Amino acid sequence: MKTSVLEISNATVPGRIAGVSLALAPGVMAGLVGPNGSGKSTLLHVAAGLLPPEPGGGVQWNGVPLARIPILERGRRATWVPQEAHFEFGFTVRSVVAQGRYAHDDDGKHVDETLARFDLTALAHRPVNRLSGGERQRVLLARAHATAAPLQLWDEPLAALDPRHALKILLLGNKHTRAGGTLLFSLHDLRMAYILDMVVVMHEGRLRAAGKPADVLTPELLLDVFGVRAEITSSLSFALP
Ligand SMILES: Nc1ncnc2c1ncn2[C@@H]1O[C@H](COP(=O)(O)OP(=O)(O)OP(=O)(O)O)[C@@H](O)[C@H]1O
Repeated sequence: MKTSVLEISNATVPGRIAGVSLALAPGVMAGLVGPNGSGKSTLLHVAAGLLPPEPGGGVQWNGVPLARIPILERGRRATWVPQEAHFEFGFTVRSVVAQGRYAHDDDGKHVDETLARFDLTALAHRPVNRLSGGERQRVLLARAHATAAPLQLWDEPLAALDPRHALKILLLGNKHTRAGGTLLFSLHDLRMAYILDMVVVMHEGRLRAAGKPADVLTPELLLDVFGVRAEITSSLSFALP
């Protein structure tokens, strides 16, 4: 059996999440869903090593406890994208994306290619605090992409994006995981969650279910967790031209 890229065991952060255990294998694109306040952001913080769980719980990356992984090595293995793309300072778009290479001796690799991939080349010299919300979100995702870290943890990456950019980000996530990387990202669009390899459902700070979307997102669970009645209908679908 393959070692989990990410293994969270019995993680508790008082008042936020309780006794959460989760394992993600290499090559998996997983969606983290749950109502507002159910603990998705908290779980992503814990997974990224930004918030320690209470004693008795732990996080491992590739079978190694986080406490034993030096900080720069952490930066090479995993990256986290915050929910809110807010910048205090007016660094240029290019310099923020280049920060993604910090744990690689600031080697500048992938930066121009990443700017192009995220449609940011024309904005490369613009201060990040003078961008639209969706543009700022793309800058943070581009910085995460530039790290080339195998474990990508994104908090609501699609929330501010237009349909074309949202689709591009999903396709990049798919490419990353097909190449053996792992992606865990939170989202509110349950229809989108159906196309992923795995879905993880949080409810009131606890992990309610994890597995294949069709097995997990049953009408009973959707009613119980989200308070919505689900119905399968035909709907609009998009593809890049
Ligand atoms: N910094 C904090 N300090 C204390 N409690 C917090 C903090 N941030 C969030 N919480 C609480 O922890 C719980 C989980 O919040 P979290 O942000 O993880 O939820 P979420 O599922 O990401 O929500 P949303 O969908 O609204 O982004 C909520 O009850 C929230 O009020």
